[in-house]
Order: sequence, then C-alpha cells, then structure tokens
Amino acid sequence: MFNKLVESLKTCPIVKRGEYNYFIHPISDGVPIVEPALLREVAVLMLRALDLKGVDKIVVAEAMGIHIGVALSLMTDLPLTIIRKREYQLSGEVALHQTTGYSKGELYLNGIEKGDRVVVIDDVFSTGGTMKAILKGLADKGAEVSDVLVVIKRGECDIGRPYKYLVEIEVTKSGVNVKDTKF
Ligand SMILES: O=P(O)(O)OC[C@H]1O[C@H](OP(=O)(O)OP(=O)(O)O)[C@H](O)[C@@H]1O
Ligand SMILES: Nc1nc2[nH]cnc2c(=O)[nH]1
Repeated sequence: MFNKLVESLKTCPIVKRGEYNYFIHPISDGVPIVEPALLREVAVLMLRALDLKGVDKIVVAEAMGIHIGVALSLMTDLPLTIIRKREYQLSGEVALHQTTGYSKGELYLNGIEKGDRVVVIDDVFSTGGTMKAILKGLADKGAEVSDVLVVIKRGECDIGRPYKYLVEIEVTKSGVNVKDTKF
C-alpha cells in the first residue's frame, strides 16, 4: 500500500558535492517534481508515527522541511514554525549554527515560547548536525520536544536523543539502497 517513498528512492540520481554522495529526491530536494500522492503517503506515515499528544506546534527547517511540515500542519491543524536561513531580528529570535556533511550556515528560530510542546520533523538526517542545532535552540527557548521524526535516515546518526524515521538508506556513488522501513 505504502510503496511510493521506497520505490522512488531506489531509482533516484546521485551527484557529488565534494566527496559527499548526495542523493536527489522529491522529498529532500523538491525536484524534479513533487507528486501529491508521494507527499500524501509521507504525510500519512508521519501522522501515524508521531506522538502528537499535547503538542502545540510543529517545527521544521527551511527549505526541505517546509512541504512536509505544511502537509502535517494541514492534517493536524497544528501551527507550524519554519526555522529560516534569514535573520528577522524579531524579539526572542535564536540564532543556530548548522553543520551538515557538505555545508555550514546560520539558522534562525522564531515563534517558540517557553513551555511549548513541539514535534520536530525533517526530510533527511545524515550527520545529524542540523537537528542537533535545532534541538539546542529549542532547549535554549525552554520548549519541550515530544517527538523527532525524519523521513529519510542515511547512515548512523546520533542526535543525542531518541528519534523516529520512516526509511533508512545507504548511499553509494551508484545509487540508494533501502536498508529498513518503519511502516
Ligand atoms: O544531518 P545533516 O548532515 O545536518 O543533514 C540534513 C540536513 O541537510 C538538508 O538541509 P540543507 O541544509 O542542505 O538545506 P535545504 O533543506 O535547504 O536543502 C536537509 O534538509 C536536512 O535539514
Ligand atoms: N537531498 C539530500 N539532502 C541531504 N541532506 C543531507 N544529505 C543529503 C543528501 O544526500 N541528499
């Protein structure tokens, strides 16, 4: 029944970003095209997997958290905050330093108050650097993290707390191997 995510991963292209084998997929890149049926499948699987009890807000990071975050927000009626790569200088904004396998940058968290109960979702975990930065920012704001979920986990990834994933993959220079699914 739920085969679109796995089947699309098996055929996705790989490009080099320096030494890093970077897979390209609609959920993690928005290209070549995001089919509604794939997005719906991912949204339903996230909804089934997440602990949403008492949750006030969904937290995602720009850019590739946005489409999955919007899908989950529309299904749950929970508000969404998007951690941006642009600084807004709003009161209470927190700057986070992000490091991935191929990039470094600043992220800016807004819209979170002390005591908020949140879920954090993202498209991919690789080094876990992005999620660690997000979790530190949420802890600094005094938010309580109910659950962390990533759609695609590539490789071993320690973010300092338990998390959920939908699919685990291995990426080589010639393609993606699907190692595990949680549905
Ligand atoms: O586990 P990590 O090594 O931190 O990698 C995962 C992050 O990499 C990608 O974001 P990226 O910063 O490339 O931005 P994008 O969402 O704009 O593509 C992805 O969306 C994750 O947030
Ligand atoms: N699309 C995509 N996003 C990533 N984020 C971290 N690693 C990757 C990758 O290999 N592909």
